[in-house]
Amino acid sequence: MDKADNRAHEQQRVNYVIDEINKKAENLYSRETGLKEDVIELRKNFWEDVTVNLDEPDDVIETQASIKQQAELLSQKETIHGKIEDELKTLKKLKNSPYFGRIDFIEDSETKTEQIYIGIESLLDSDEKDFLIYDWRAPISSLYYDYSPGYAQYETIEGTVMGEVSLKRQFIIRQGSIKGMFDTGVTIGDHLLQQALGNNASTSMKSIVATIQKEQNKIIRNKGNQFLIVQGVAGSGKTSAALQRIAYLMYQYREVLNPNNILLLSPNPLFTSYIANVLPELGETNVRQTTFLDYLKDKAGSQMTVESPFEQMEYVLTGEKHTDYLVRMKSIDYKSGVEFKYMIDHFITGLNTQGIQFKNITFHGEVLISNAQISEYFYSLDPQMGVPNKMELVSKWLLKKIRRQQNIEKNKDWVMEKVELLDKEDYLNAYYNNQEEDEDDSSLEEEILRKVVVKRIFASIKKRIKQFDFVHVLTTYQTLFTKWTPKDMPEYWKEISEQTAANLSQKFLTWEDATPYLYFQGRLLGDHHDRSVRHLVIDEAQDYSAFQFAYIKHIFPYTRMTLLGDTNQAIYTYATEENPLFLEQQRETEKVTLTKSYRSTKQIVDFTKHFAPGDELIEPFNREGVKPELTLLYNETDLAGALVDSANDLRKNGHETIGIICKTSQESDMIFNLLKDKISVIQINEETYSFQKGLLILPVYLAKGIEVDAVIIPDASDRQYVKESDRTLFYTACTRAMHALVMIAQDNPSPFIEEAPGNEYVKIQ
Ligand SMILES: Nc1ncnc2c1ncn2[C@@H]1O[C@H](COP(=O)(O)OP(=O)(O)OP(=O)(O)O)[C@@H](O)[C@H]1O
Repeated sequence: MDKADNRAHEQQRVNYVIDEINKKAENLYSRETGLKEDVIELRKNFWEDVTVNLDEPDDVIETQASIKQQAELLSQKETIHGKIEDELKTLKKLKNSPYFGRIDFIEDSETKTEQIYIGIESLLDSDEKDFLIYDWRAPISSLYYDYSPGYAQYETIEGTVMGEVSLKRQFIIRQGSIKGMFDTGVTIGDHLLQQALGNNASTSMKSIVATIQKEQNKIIRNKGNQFLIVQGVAGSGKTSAALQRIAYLMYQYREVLNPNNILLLSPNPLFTSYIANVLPELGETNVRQTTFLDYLKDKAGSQMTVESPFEQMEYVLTGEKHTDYLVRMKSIDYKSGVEFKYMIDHFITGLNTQGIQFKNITFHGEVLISNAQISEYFYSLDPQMGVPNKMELVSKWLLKKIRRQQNIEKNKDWVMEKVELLDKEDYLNAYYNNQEEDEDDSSLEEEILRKVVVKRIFASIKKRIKQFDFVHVLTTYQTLFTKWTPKDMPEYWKEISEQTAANLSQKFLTWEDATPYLYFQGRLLGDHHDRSVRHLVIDEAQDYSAFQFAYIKHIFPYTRMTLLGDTNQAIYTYATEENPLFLEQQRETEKVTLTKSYRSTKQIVDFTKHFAPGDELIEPFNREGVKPELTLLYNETDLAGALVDSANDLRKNGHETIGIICKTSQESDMIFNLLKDKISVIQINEETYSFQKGLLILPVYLAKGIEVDAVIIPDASDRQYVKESDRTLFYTACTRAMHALVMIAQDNPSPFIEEAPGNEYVKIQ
């Protein structure tokens, strides 16, 4: 068959598959219409089909059962309806582009070559026998990502299947028609990749399913170890691979995993919205997603203020003039390491014999149980038992006392006053509950209602006791810094202690204190391990301190984890050798390295790799562009003009999303004020929840993980990026660019730029 025949033949198959999709969709539509009518009917007649009778307690029970039955029927129909809707959505996607790949494979033990067409979802023919499309996550589909024509094998639950791939073909199908078709050799679609990467930056990340590379596939399909650590250079597809991996896990373990069992920790809210479309694009529901900050805030409770990592960063970069700067830096350094965790452990051991601060339990303004009583009871318990176990016993002891008090209060006058305020429903419920519990048939109604009142009033006290709210966690933690003397005192401990105690008395947790405090709280009151999280995916893992990572391991002891990051982009000062990504291969840990950078043009990668902080290999994907540009200014007043000119030039060259990436938010404010009356700009801050096209101004720590068509560095001088600790910031900022990088510097450029040979960039004076 020649090329044209081949294409016509493939188009015929596409048409046939689309016919089948249409038939399936029609079938589903008619089922959906029937169901919709049923649901409307059920909702309309809900109350008619329910027997409502509230005269006697028995009738109440019957009425409730009848409502429950009717509601269950409705919910069943609604669930089926929802599933059909999802299937229809998928069929709509398949109709537009049924598949993107084909491989011809002949198994060693077979004589017939199978044609495997690969798309975002499986599709069976109308007899439900043969696969017209294989899901990209099916075991056989891995052949497509892992092999070029020739010998190949793939794993199934039954074992390894070996054979030969005789053809590997890629398609671009849009609106049901083949727009491109390539037979490929070693790597998947340089063609397709070139096309995908050459486009403008998008406001939301795209799925890379059609062009997953072999080494990325290794991450996506990884099984076996508890920890998968991915070190990948900037733009190597870590985030993309992480999302594809989530989709893969959801498919592979669909019987046992639901979207709530996977938690994705991302660097900031902007990033969360940036990646929000990928899973739905693949026909999957989004999984649980949060930032580590929000996770900690949630645990710390609303009475505490938690500093964000960005605020900490801003302080580190701009706070040098503060008198407490040095102490704070020492504090950040110490509290980020696991040594501090050992110190807390040691402190807690001491608390087993003395020192825990308790609260009084009060009722109507009077102390019911004093803190001294609680303390006495706590310390009378066996010290061998461990603090959280003893807290459990204290809680039980307190609840018993409260129940006793409840009985005493029940007969007091104030209760009767409240009884009179109860409404009709309470009366009915009181009676009904009493019947159900079969507690005291002969009780007088007043007795029952009194019980209701005291039970309700004491409910909040009991709830607080169950949550161990009788312990002064914060005050106890504070004594670590005010009354306790550690065995191994770190440098500046006295000053660190004073600074910490002052913050804690304001109920303020600095970023470096937030995790240690919550670790302490968990060790004191017991950690509620979140067993519902079966897989945890951490993006930008290089930005977690050793303490934070140890804490994550502590609260998710049984969870499998995928950690992705780039040591070159470790922008926080505490990212030391103890960072999880620096860990040497350990038991239960597999490390995968990605060295190829897909985001930026060859020119940008070749330039930036000269000042990359680490010595990892960085290979550019072969996509041509223009050389980075360095504009030198000799007059400060020219900056606004230079920025406007650069932005306009970049726009003229077709770039839609241009990021003016600053070192700090202070610089970002300054540039925004400089430009806001001259050109239309969007300033992005910590509270920005969605990404949009245009001319954006943002600090580098908010640009983490995202990409733009062109980057402008407004101050690439040796005043702004000079210290070794600035290197990761500068590298991260430059590597956000897909197609163009423009640096502007007053007087002298940053020494990092000068590490690149002069022929790698264009200097404009
Ligand atoms: N296999 C692929 N096919 C198509 N595009 C890809 C592939 N791998 C990566 N890309 C593209 O490269 C760009 C960078 O990918 P991604 O953001 O996942 O990288 P990253 O390693 O997380 O980057 P960084 O650490 O710099 O934030 C994205 O535009 C992504 O779509």
